[in-house]
Amino acid sequence: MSASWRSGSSSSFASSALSAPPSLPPQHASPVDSTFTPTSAAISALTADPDFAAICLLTPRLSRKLFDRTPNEMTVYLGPWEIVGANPRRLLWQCSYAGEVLEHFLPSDNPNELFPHTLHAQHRRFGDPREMELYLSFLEPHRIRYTTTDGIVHDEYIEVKYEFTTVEGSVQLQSDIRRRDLIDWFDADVVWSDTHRRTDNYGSVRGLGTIQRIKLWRDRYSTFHYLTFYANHRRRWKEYLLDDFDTDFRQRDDRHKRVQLGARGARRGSASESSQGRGQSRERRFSTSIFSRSSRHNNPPATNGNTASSSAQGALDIRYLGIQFSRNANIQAGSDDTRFAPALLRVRSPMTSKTEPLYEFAGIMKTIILSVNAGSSSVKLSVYTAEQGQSPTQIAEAQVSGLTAPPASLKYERGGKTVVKSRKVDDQVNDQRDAFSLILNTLIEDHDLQEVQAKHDIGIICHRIVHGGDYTKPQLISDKTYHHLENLNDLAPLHNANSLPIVRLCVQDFSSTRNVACFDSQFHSTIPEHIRTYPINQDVARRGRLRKYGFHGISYSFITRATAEFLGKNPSKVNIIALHLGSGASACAIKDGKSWDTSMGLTPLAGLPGATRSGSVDPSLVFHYASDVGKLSPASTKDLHISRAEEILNKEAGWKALAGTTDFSVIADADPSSPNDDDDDDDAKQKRLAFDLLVDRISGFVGAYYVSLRGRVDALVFAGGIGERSARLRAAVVEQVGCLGFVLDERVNGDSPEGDDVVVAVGREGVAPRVLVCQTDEQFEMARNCAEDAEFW
Ligand SMILES: Nc1ncnc2c1ncn2[C@@H]1O[C@H](COP(=O)(O)OP(=O)(O)O)[C@@H](O)[C@H]1O
Ligand SMILES: CC(=O)OP(=O)(O)O
Ligand SMILES: [Mg+2]
Repeated sequence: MSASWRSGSSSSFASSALSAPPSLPPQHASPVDSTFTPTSAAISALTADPDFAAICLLTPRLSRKLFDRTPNEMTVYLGPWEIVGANPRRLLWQCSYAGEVLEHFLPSDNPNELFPHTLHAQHRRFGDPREMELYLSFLEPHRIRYTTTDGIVHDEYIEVKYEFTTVEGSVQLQSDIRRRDLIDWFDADVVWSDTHRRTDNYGSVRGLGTIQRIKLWRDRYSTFHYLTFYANHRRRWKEYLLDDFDTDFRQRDDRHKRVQLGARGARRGSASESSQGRGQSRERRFSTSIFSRSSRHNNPPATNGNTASSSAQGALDIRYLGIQFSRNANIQAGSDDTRFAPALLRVRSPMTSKTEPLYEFAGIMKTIILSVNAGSSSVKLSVYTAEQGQSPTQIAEAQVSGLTAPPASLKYERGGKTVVKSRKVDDQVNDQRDAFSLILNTLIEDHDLQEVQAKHDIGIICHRIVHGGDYTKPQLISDKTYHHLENLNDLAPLHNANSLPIVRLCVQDFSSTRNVACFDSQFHSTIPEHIRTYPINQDVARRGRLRKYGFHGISYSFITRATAEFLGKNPSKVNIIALHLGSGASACAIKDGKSWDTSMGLTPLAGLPGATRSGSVDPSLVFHYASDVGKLSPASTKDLHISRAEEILNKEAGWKALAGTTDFSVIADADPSSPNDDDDDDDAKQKRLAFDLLVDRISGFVGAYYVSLRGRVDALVFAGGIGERSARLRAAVVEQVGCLGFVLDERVNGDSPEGDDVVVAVGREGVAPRVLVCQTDEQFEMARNCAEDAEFW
């Protein structure tokens, strides 16, 4: 049977498609695109045109499924449609010949339950994304009855796929069968929510829906707007009423290509939240918006809408919906053609091509970030509220310190106020992981910390990982990165082993949270080759990845920015000698804002001595120490594979070995000039020795780095627990390096900085180079890194 043209104007069908522009070039008599359905397409519809009745085309190849039990393959042209009846509702297509009718039985009488499906533009990379609407399908089988004057030729459930000649026709049909006008669409790579992670545990993209064409509808009888997409992992359609999302407007930055809708009603099944009224929605976590109607469409939604709101299935079963848009290779950077690039977020109507945006995406992605800093003697944890791309705001901080100098104690502050001053927690805490769990429970149990009432309130946890090997930027933790980090344990067994159990706990227990690893070593990836190379066999070095890595980099990164700001210089122009002096201590030469050299090396053992670390010693010292130091330590476990030598130099040395304490304030505050008896005298001498030794080693690095930076040094910066709090140590160091031009102001140096000033000058005014104290904040630096990187949202 061959196709023929037929005048639609004589049709008795009340086709709304007749309003489409009257042009149907002859080439449309052939299939629009025969590559559309590689498998089992049934119907290709070249839609209605007022002058020529639309044609329905069943090409031999495409029609096979429909007619595979008939001897005759045929081409059928579809004409205008009308929707008739109830129970069942039918889409009635007029065909080319008198008596020829195609009936598409709609599976539901409720128009809102019908979801016409269009593929994502990526499915046809080189086509026009708008033209994807020409190909329409339904994801479940529908009954199709095809009747000619010979009677019923076909009556079966099949996968229905239409092909249209015009996008307008397709849009019209979709709108008619849903009784909601399709007003726009957005190609998204991933749609996720607080209950559906964007990636699975293996780092594969998963989410609620992937590679989706999200459609935006306006109810015909109200001004309600809906968003639909197919949740492909659940095999269900989702429809959300836009008004269930907050409507704060904020112009998004186009670069981010992501939006997050914050649900403003209560999450279903959550008793504590369902008691909150809508009026309180502004205070809610994730109170974000995405859609805002532009000025042409800003009439408020009708409150007397009929079925609209009730039909928005599952609107409140989530707290937020995140949408990550596709990059569209067809759009040139700087182009203002936003029609087909939802990623660019100012979306003009693809149908009308109006110059004014029909809808604009807007929204602030807000979340809670937890920053975990597991150091050698403490676990510090800070809580932030964060907006994507903005500096985070701290709302609470807690720390368990004294892990190497019991009793361990807990300190907790919320909103700048002390909640727990110093509580002994020895009975609950043995290691960094216990300390983390204790802090987390403290946060969750604090009812006044409203932002963190449960684990799922936390969007991102960033973990300080001391050794990051060759990583030069923070990493989202997937199974793959986690195993990679485990392998790095060999390079820094004593450090990474403290953080990884916390990471593991978070990955297991926080199903809706993204875990990010921030590395102490990443800041030092800029150290030049001649400085980072060890003079050993280079094949062995390469194979074993044996080189200087450097640590405390998160702190140095913070110090660099804070110092540059204090000095009023561009961060990429500052030269600093920075000292991070805590339980682990290091020095860093920062040239043009980048790490040039640092005192720690392959592991954090090299360089300065620390609370329990020797710092650099003659490497052959270990062979003289004892005969069995090369063997595994009794403390060695499956996770912590350390030799006795490593254990001695890392855990039994430093000022603990010299002065019997890991608390440097005891050493710095000891006064050797007033001993009470001989024992005290000895003790004081040992403390003095520890103090002098540290001052000497620090001064050595300052001198070396001063030369390495060719004397172009803007400031000497003290940071870390000791650097920030021990005026005595600062005075002694600056005195020893005074020949380089550093001069202290004794009066200012006496008041260790506390409070809001991140950087304070303790050097004499007017003297260059400056001497500064920086209250470094590794947790903030990590949170900032995560907040700014769209990848982690
Ligand atoms: N007032 C003080 N004077 C000297 N040292 C101090 C003072 N207060 C704290 N410290 C020392 O700071 C060190 C902890 O520094 P910090 O950077 O917080 O540690 P961590 O290495 O665990 O991150 C401890 O050795 C502690 O004794
Ligand atoms: C790298 C290092 O020594 O870290 P910390 O000072 O936190 O122990
Ligand atoms: Mg530290």
